[in-house]
Amino acid sequence: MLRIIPRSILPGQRVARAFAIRKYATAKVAFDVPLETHTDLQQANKELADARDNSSEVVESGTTALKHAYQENTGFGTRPIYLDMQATTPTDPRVLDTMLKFYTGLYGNPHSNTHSYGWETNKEVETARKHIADLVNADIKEIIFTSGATESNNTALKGVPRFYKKTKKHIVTTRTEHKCVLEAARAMKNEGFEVTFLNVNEFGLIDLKELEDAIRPETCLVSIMAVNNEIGVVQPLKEIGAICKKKKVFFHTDAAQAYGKIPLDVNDMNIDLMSISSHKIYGPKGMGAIYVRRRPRVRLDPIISGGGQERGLRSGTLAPSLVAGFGEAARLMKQEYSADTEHIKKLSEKLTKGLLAIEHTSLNGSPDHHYPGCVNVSFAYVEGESLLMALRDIALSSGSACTSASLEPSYVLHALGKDDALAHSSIRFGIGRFTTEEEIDYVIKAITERVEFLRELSPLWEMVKEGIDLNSIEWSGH
Ligand SMILES: Cc1ncc(COP(=O)(O)O)c(C=O)c1O
Ligand code: FES
Repeated sequence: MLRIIPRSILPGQRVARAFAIRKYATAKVAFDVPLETHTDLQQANKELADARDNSSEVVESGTTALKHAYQENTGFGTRPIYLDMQATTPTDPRVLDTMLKFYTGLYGNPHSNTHSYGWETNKEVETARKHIADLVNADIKEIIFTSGATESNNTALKGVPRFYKKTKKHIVTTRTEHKCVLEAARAMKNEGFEVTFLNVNEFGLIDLKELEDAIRPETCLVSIMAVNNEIGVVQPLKEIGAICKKKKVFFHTDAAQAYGKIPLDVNDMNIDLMSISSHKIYGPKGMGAIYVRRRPRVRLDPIISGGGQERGLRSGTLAPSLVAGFGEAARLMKQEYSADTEHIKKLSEKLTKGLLAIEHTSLNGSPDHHYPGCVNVSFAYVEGESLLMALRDIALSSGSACTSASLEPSYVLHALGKDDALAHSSIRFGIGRFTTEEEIDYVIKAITERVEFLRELSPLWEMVKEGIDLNSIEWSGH
């Protein structure tokens, strides 16, 4: 029966048509008979899924969700071990489970308040909001959904200063923020605001005294990230919050890499705004939130104008499947917190110990203020890019921005005072809920062997082994 469905129609239509065809085939009114209720659609979907699994034609086209979920080969060879958790995390299957019903029966617009389609979706949206708020001790009314931490950071960095611009035209942030904060701050500079970029010490930590001195009567916002995405350093949020409270300025933190992974309490830490991303906590991509304090109220100019959804702070119809997936991901972060933390810490310690056992390696960031799921190591006398090439069986990212077109080494490592060579030879390892001990064992062994191999090819390494101090050499040219 499936074979008579044209391939060009969309999956949703396919479901509807398959159902209609089956139900009304004898009456020969196949395509124009509407479905009665969404329960019918769900039933039809189930039947179609069952049929699909038995149909070689559809399996070949590779459209089933499960086929993608367990796909081993996406056309780029055998997939490597995934250790790039700061870039994104795999979707937890329980999250996907929560999301699926929004692509079938629960299709109502959550903002429709005149019928049950709207109410039933809205109920799910509010449940998700509660899970997200709970994790940081916020009120549900303080969570505004966005498309991700980039949008949340833009909302904070642009929205707050624009609202208070008549009297307050100064922003404080740091040099090691994510690009979206740095770029948003730069955009505000172009709008006539002043921005102070705080330095960090060799461990990546800000100096609290320097922060206090940087705040002026016309400062409206301090934006300091919670966990750094390159080196995993955790800033002293509670102390920063106390300073901001004392100085009466709003405190925004980019918690994309921290939310659900370290203890965060917006009240205890006096955080006024917080950016959160769903895809860093095993939720769907393209989804996030911004926490905006209500008491005392933080005012901001929305960066998106429209129908006034999300308390007028972020217009546009929500994507309920993404919202619900995000909510479930947050609920799971709370439920699994102890298990995740213990697991990640154990693997992180093993990996760090294994990598630092290689000579001339060093850990970047602060050993004492550190999220263990992000391990950044410099391998002296090895070019980072060559190492990444030699490690194609492991999905990693060099700490440097060299993956971008700029070919510049990491600005974060530079801010820590690392020289270009060391910044270029750094690699970030991201460990998460689904990383296994076997994977870590493999990675330690592979890196040890390949660093040794690459160093054997390096003339610098030869000189180091001969005891020549490389700093004493005057290089010509370059
Ligand atoms: C610290 C930090 N901020 C912001 C972002 C951007 O998040 P999103 O991908 O949700 O826009 C990321 C993700 O790379 C991040 O690591
Ligand atoms: S690590 Fe890529 S250019 Fe140095």
